Amino acid sequence: MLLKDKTVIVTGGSRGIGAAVAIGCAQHGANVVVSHHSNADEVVAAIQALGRGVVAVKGDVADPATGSLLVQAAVEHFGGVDVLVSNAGICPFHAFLDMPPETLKRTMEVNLHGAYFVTQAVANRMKEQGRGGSIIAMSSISALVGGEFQTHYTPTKAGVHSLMQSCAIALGKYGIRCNSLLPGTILTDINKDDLADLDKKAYFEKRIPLGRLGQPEDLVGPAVFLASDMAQYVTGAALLVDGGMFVNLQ
Ligand SMILES: NC(=O)C1=CN([C@@H]2O[C@H](COP(=O)(O)OP(=O)(O)OC[C@H]3O[C@@H](n4cnc5c(N)ncnc54)[C@H](OP(=O)(O)O)[C@@H]3O)[C@@H](O)[C@H]2O)C=CC1
Ligand SMILES: C[C@H](O)[C@@H]1OC(=O)[C@H](O)[C@@H]1O
Repeated sequence: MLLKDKTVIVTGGSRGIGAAVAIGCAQHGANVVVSHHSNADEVVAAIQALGRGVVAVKGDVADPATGSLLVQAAVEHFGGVDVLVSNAGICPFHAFLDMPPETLKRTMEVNLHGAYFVTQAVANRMKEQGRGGSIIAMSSISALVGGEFQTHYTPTKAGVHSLMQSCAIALGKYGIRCNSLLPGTILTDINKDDLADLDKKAYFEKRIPLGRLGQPEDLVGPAVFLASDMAQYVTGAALLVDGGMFVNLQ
């Protein structure tokens, strides 16, 4: 029980990686605030079945007010917040030369500005509580490498990684640790259409030394570790969780 009685906020906790991390944190003893944009009933039921506290909060992370609402829910239901997993994100694949300005703007606003606003709201509460905390941003292997149809997306993932580095400095004096996770290719709704291209899927599988694409559950151990006191001296770090894809040049 690495997170016994801690309160964890997970943005984008209704599906994919965020849902797995929310349930994984509950399995390790945490109460969870599940932030979502449409429906989180399944995750809420899974966490209730584990006997842990859970509350779902609907809202767009791109709205600066959402961070405060998440903190408010954590305080009202569980008395405070110990961990933030800033995970909500979108990746509407599109070519560079005719990228619609609205697609660029929305991707930046959800992935980068959203992470900024929620991190800021949570960090202010953690400072007030005076007992430190752990903030984890879901960056990506895409913070380090490019993607032909991700020119609007990869800068947001480099951005949240950089945000955690700067926040590690800004918040270290309050005992608040800030780190990022860099998943490789994980099978979720975000890339369902992209990986329907079987040649592309086979290319990824061949490139991954561990021999398979990732599952959302592959992020649970790394997230729980960074959230827990086991990582008490880890801040400003970035952990690749990609089955070895990044280092496999030839
Ligand atoms: N899958 C992958 O290969 C990789 C993913 N990542 C990152 O991991 C994170 C999670 O991705 P993944 O699980 O794959 O994606 P999914 O599409 O499966 O889930 C996305 C989650 O984000 C939520 N969300 C989307 N937009 C908003 C918004 N405006 N406000 C609040 N919540 C929102 C969704 O909520 P709702 O269900 O309510 O719509 C959903 O819970 C993203 O940041 C992504 O960039 C990083 C590297 C690889
Ligand atoms: C959505 C993509 O499949 C996924 O997103 C990332 O951040 C990874 O790099 C993959 O490209």
